[in-house]
Amino acid sequence: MADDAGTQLFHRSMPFTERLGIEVLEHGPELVRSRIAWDETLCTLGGALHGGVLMALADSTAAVCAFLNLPEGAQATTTVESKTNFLRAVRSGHAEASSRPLHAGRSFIVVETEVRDDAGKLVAKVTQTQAVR
Ligand SMILES: CC(C)(COP(=O)(O)OP(=O)(O)OC[C@H]1O[C@@H](n2cnc3c(N)ncnc32)[C@H](O)[C@@H]1OP(=O)(O)O)[C@@H](O)C(=O)NCCC(=O)NCCSC(=O)Cc1ccccc1
Repeated sequence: MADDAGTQLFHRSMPFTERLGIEVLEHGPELVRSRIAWDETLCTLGGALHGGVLMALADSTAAVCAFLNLPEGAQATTTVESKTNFLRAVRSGHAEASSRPLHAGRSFIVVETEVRDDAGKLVAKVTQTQAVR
């Protein structure tokens, strides 16, 4: 089910996500879920969703997760490190990202994101570090 408030939050704070057609399914400090529909204009040669699209999906979802875990007095985060394993190609349907906080500190927030296909198979695993600002 769509989370309209979450989708508006994504599109307002990260206009790139509206351009890509990212839709939010759920947002809260413990879990943020979003997805993107496969589209041939988002693919690399051979019809697989481009790795950069999967990274953008994961980064945006993790950014909101980090934002919802900001310590008192902080206003924003910015990604300073991101590691991705691409484990399976997405050639139809959707890619769905689930972001969870691994560590929420005063200086850094680390978020882990799993990207899965419509069959629930793991497509990518992303771990990123966000600096608290
Ligand atoms: C194929 C492989 C690389 C290796 O597979 P393994 O690790 O050895 O795992 P496993 O053997 O378990 O097979 C798993 C599934 O894969 C399938 N399969 C296996 N071998 C082949 C084969 N030779 N040919 C075809 N398919 C093959 C196999 O049928 C199986 O599916 P099934 O269970 O039968 O339904 C896999 O990890 C993969 O597709 N990763 C995603 C890559 C991707 O989409 N990257 C993004 C786009 S690139 C980009 O945009 C650049 C960029 C990046 C970043 C930023 C900017 C630009």
